[in-house]
Amino acid sequence: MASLYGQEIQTLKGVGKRRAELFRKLGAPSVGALLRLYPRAYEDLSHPSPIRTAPLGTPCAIRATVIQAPRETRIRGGMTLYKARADDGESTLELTFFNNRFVMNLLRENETYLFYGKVTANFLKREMASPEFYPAESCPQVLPVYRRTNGLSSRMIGNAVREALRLLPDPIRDPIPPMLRKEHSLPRLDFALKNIHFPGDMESLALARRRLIFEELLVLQLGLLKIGGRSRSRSRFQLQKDFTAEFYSLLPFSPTEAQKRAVREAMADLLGGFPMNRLIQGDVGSGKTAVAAALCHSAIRNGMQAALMAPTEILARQHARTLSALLSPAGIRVGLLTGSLPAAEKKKLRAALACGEIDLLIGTHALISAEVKFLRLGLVVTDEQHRFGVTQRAALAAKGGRPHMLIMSATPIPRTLALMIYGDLDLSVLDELPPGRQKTETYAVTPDYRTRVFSFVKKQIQKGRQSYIICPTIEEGGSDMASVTAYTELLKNKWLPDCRIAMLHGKMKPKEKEAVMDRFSRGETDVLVSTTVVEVGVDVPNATVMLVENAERYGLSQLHQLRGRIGRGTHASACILISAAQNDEALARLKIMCSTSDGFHIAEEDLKLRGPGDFFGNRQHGLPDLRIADMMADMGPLQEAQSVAKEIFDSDPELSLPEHRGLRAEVRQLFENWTD
Ligand SMILES: Nc1ncnc2c1ncn2[C@@H]1O[C@H](COP(=O)(O)OP(=O)(O)OP(=O)(O)O)[C@@H](O)[C@H]1O
Repeated sequence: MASLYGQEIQTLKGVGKRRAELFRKLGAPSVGALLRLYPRAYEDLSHPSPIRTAPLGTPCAIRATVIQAPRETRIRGGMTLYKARADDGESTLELTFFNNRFVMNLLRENETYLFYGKVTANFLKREMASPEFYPAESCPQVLPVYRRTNGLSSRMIGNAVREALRLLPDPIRDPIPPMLRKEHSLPRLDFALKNIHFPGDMESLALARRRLIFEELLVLQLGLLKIGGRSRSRSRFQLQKDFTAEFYSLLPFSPTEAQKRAVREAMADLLGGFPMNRLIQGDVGSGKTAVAAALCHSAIRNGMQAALMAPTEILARQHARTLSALLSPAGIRVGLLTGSLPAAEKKKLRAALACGEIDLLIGTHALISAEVKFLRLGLVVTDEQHRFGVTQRAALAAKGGRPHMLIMSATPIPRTLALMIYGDLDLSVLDELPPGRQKTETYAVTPDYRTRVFSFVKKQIQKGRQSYIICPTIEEGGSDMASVTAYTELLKNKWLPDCRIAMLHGKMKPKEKEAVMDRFSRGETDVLVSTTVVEVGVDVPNATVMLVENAERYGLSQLHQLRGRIGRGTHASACILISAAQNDEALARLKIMCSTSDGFHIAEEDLKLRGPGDFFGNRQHGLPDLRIADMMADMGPLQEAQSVAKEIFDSDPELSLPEHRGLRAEVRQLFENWTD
């Protein structure tokens, strides 16, 4: 099989230069990759309907004999129509084909065929337009339907796959070793490939699917184990002493029980001698930063360096500000590295880092650039890891010779899904909010309420509180979408003329953004009009209003993140979702937002509404695309594959034993095509 990945698609019979390009577009540059391009559905031809009772408007199969061979008719616009007629002994079916002169040779009078397509009917006749058809004797029972692209029909793909299947070596080198196949009752790869494309019957198809899903998940898990660097070798960065108590004395508040538990769990990893690989999950505002800070503090007090990678520059700055205020009294030196730092300062910072003069480096993905070198990096914290791919995390880890890894995520997802996405990880959950928080009320209103909303915002300002207003676009673009710039002008000149208004969006220079954010955090701005750049992690406890314009534009998890920017202090807060939308899905989302503030519950609802494909769009989870397994549906096989992957990895982490070479080729194949 591995050799077929090296064989270009163009070497297949019937695939010329132009078509090869189309196959490449579909993700099949090689014969091997084509065999892994599984059908997206199947047509069941095993139970043809009589013409008279065939369902209308949905595809069905009809077995009938041609009683009138195709005849050509020219119609307007240079189109040619081919009309034929078939009969099943009881009724007649009209057949039409457009611009397809080949049917003249393929459909013969008095021969019986299986036609597949949609039937339409009027009082006089029943008709099928452009059906697929196969000679009745040699017709398969189940036909594959492929995801197609312009110029490449499902049938053409099927034909190419048939050619590719002929090239399978005999005997085939199966990536799943025989013992493992036997243990899990899985068929061989050649059987699986033949039957996933051209199933003998439904049972063989099910068997083939089961094997390929298992294989895909096994390969994925092996890849993640390898990238994640989970290893049984001892850590070079075992902590000798726990400094948590000292850290707690630096905090301006008492940690919650949940925070203490998470710190304890992670600290046990750090003291235990093996590299930590832990995910901290906590709802918005649950205080994940303090947990990360506790661990960085102890690692540094044990003589190591730590790094914290944040998804946006705003957030990196905020972390730098908070952590430097917290940790510098303990003599810890904090550095901030972002893309916008002037070159000379970057250089200085890098030099200080390399000679150990900086203990904690905070930054954006600039941290993973090749020039950044640490003296003794022992702990890497990534914030909001969904936004970083697994590979970026691995790149940072590679800087330190397997440092401890801590990942913080505010998107609560079910444990099993977390395992799928992060591979083999330990999990700590912050299931408690800091004390004194007041419930945030959420209201969904139509734009007619805007004036009333502004008078509410005004009252909050009079009480000394601040507000966020989120607009979906930066500049006016002719649509009825609110834009940050136009909105800011209206607020200043008309709606809230006496208030201090500022705006924030992604097109502003980093320095400007920084200044705006700084003023807002210091309470020098009353209302911040912004795009969703404030979505993750921004922490200004004095802000009590989150007003979202065109709220229908956002997914549930995103609205929850936005709402998480308020209710972070001890004041009562309100989230106001303004939307004129009338469609059911948007209304359902707004209703859920008003009825619950539990992030775990919202994530579940989001999954239900959007489906896992969207919820875990590739960009969010940073995993390679799965070709056959389904994140939600295949939990059982996932766990099975995961435990097998662990066993294999423990005994042969490089997959270098002869029986694991096939798996190694598949891991390489899956992760090579994976653009993060
Ligand atoms: N135990 C605590 N007692 C009181 N306040 C706390 C406690 N822990 C954290 N906080 C405060 O709560 C706010 C939220 O904390 P933090 O920014 O760490 O949240 P988070 O979990 O990162 O949330 P998000 O995912 O929304 O960014 C901060 O202002 C922080 O100082």
